[in-house]
Amino acid sequence: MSGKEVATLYSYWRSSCSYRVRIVLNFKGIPYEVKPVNIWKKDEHLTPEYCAINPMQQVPALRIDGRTLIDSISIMHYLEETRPEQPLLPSDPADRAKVREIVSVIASGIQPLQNVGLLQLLPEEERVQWAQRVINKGFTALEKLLANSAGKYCFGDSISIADCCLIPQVYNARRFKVDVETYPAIARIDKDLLSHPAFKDAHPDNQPDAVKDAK
Ligand SMILES: N[C@@H](CCC(=O)N[C@@H](CS)C(=O)NCC(=O)O)C(=O)O
Repeated sequence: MSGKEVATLYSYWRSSCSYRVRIVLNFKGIPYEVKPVNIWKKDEHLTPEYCAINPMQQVPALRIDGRTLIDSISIMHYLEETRPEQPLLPSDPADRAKVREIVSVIASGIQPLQNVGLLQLLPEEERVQWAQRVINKGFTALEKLLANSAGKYCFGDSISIADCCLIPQVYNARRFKVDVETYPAIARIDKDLLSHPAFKDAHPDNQPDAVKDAK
């Protein structure tokens, strides 16, 4: 990115995938502006222009370094590879695999199954119950994975992309009234990281009103 160019994050303030990318941008100190895309108002927000940016018609998308990227995990890896100074992956391949395992449980095993696009297909009265089932199953698996990794965070004592995925997923879990406290490792990491500046500034509640209210 040239010194003058500021990245643009197309995102919805409550989207956990957008929240992941905000954390990484903050953690790595990358300046960005937000273009709100309200995924609940598809007719107004999923314009042909936006669908050309993200053909999956989802958030987030990131304009950076003269290119546009979609998919939060691909974006995280791009930022990690192009801005390695504040690392979010361990150097050992086996350790990286362990971090990616956790990322995968969240990004493939939980989030897509409780995504609004899917929930809207279910009768309203079944949505919360379905989301709770998916999250509880995933969190039970995560607790087992986290038990094998002694340390403050998802993998040891360094913050990794696994933490950048976990905290937004915990936010979602609470919105669906999952009792996060019954998952001690997850609850502990969440408590610790909610006060970390990069995570705190990325939290949906801390987004500017202009972004939250975007019609
Ligand atoms: N694999 C994509 C998933 C993106 C995704 O599911 N985004 C959600 C919000 S967190 C969305 O746009 N949902 C609206 C829809 O699918 O209609 C990523 O990680 O960026």
